[in-house]
Amino acid sequence: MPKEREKRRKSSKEAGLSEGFVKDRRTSRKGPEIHDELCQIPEVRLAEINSTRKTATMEVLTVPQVTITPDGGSSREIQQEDWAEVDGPLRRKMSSSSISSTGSSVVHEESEDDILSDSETKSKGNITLEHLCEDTGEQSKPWWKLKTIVNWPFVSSQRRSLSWVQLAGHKGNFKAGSEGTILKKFSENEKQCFERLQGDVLQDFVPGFRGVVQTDGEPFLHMTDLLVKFDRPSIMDCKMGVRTYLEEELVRARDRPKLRRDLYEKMLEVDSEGPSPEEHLQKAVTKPRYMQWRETLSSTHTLGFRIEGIKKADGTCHTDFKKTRSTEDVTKVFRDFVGGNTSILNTYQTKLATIQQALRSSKFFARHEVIGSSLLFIHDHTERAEVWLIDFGKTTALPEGQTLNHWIPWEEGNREDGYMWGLDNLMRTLGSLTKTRN
Ligand SMILES: O=P(O)(O)O[C@H]1[C@H](O)[C@@H](OP(=O)(O)O)[C@H](OP(=O)(O)O)[C@@H](OP(=O)(O)O)[C@H]1O
Ligand SMILES: Nc1ncnc2c1ncn2[C@@H]1O[C@H](COP(=O)(O)OP(=O)(O)O)[C@@H](O)[C@H]1O
Repeated sequence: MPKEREKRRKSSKEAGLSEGFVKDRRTSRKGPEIHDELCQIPEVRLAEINSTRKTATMEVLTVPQVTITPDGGSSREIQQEDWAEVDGPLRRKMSSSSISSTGSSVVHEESEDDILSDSETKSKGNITLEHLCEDTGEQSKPWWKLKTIVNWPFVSSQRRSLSWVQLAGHKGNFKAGSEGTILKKFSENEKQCFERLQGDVLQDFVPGFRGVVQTDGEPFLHMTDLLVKFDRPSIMDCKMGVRTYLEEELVRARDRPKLRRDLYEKMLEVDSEGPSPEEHLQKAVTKPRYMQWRETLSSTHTLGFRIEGIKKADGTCHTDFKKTRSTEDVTKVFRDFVGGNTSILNTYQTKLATIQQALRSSKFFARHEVIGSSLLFIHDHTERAEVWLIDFGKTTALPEGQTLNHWIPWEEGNREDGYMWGLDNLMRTLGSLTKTRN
C-alpha cells in the first residue's frame, strides 16, 4: 500500500507533464454556446406559475398605500398618477415575482448583489444570490422606484430568502431559481452529465436536474438546492480525486501554452516562494502548473481529495485550506466540522458507504473521467446529515468501450482520476474520528 501511495505522489513531471500546457475550459464551461432546444419551462411548471401569478395580482390590488423613494432619496407617498406610471410594468413584475419561483424571471433587488468584492473571482461562502431581472431600461423605471418600498408586507412575504452559501467555484456562477432550486451557469458538458445520470444508480446522490432555462439571454442549469431542507446548515466541500485538470487540457496546452498572470498572483498570495525564478520574471504561470502546485500543496496528491471550504452553523466560512495537506490536519478540520457530534459523524459514514457502493455499480462512473467534482457534506442541529456529488463541469465521457477503475495511480494516457482511492482515504479519516472518540 505505501508503495502504491508513493506511486500516486509521483510528480507530474515524472508522469510526462511539463509546463506549457493550458486549457481554457472556460470557453465551454463559462462562456457556453446557446442551444435553441433548451430553455423550455415544462408545462407543469407553467401551471404553477400561472396560479401563483393570480395570487400575486390579487394581493397587489389590496395594497392601499405605498411609500416610494425617489432618486433623491427622500420618501413620499405614492400618488394616483404614480400608479398610472407603475401599474403596467409593476403588475407584470409582480406576476414575474412569483415566476421567481420558476427560475425564469423575478423581481430584481439592488441589495441582492453578490457581496464579494469585484476583484475576487472565487466564491467564498455566504452570498446573496442575484435575482433574475426580465426588463431593463426605461420600461423598468417605475419598478426601480418601487424597489425601495419599505413596510410593504406583500413584497417581503412573496420574496424568497436568497441568502445562500457557495463554498467554492466561480463567483457569479449561481442565481436563485424557483422555490427549492438554484440555477448554475450553463455548461454543455455538465448538462450532458446530468442527462446521463438520469436513471443511473448515482441519480439519488446528485442534485435533481430540471433541465435548462434561459434567462436574461443566458442559459442556466436548473437544479435542486441541496440546502433547502436544512436549518442553518454546516457545509463542507471536498474536491475529489488525485488530479484537478483533464488529460485533454494537457494535450491542448502543449499545443497552445498560455501564460496567466492571475494565477501567478493567486500563487503569490499563498506562497511568495511558490513561483520559480523564471515565473517570477515573467510574472505568469500556465494553468496546469498552477493546478499541479495546488494539488501538491494540499491533500489532493497525498490523499486523493482536498477540503475546499467549510461553512459552520454560526455562519462563519473558511476557505483557506490550500495548505491543508497532512492526514492530521485534515482530521482536525473534519473534527471541527462535525463539532464532536457522533451521531452526525455516523450518519456521514453510512452515507459515504452507500455512495461508495453506488459508485462501484454505476455505469456512469465507470465510463467517465471525474475531475474537479466535489462531495458536499451538509448537516444541521437536528442531526440530519447528507452527502451529495456535485460539479460535473469537468467530468468527461471516455471513448466507447473504455472504463476506469478510479483507484489505480494516474499516468498520462490512462485517464485515471483516483476518485475511489480518495473516497477510501476520506472514509478512513472520518472513521479515525469515531475511533478516537470511543
Ligand atoms: O481553487 P483555485 O486555486 O482558485 O483555482 C481554481 C480552481 O481550480 C477552479 O476549479 P473549480 O471550479 O473546480 O473550483 C478552476 O476552474 P476550472 O474548473 O474551470 O478549471 C480555476 O481555473 P480558471 O477558472 O481557469 O482560473 C482555478 O483557478
Ligand atoms: N445543488 C446545490 N445545492 C446547494 N449548494 C450547491 C449546489 N451546487 C453547488 N453548490 C454550492 O456551490 C459551490 C460551488 O459549486 P460547483 O458546482 O463546484 O461550482 P463551480 O462549477 O463554479 O466550481 C459548492 O461548494 C456548494 O457550496
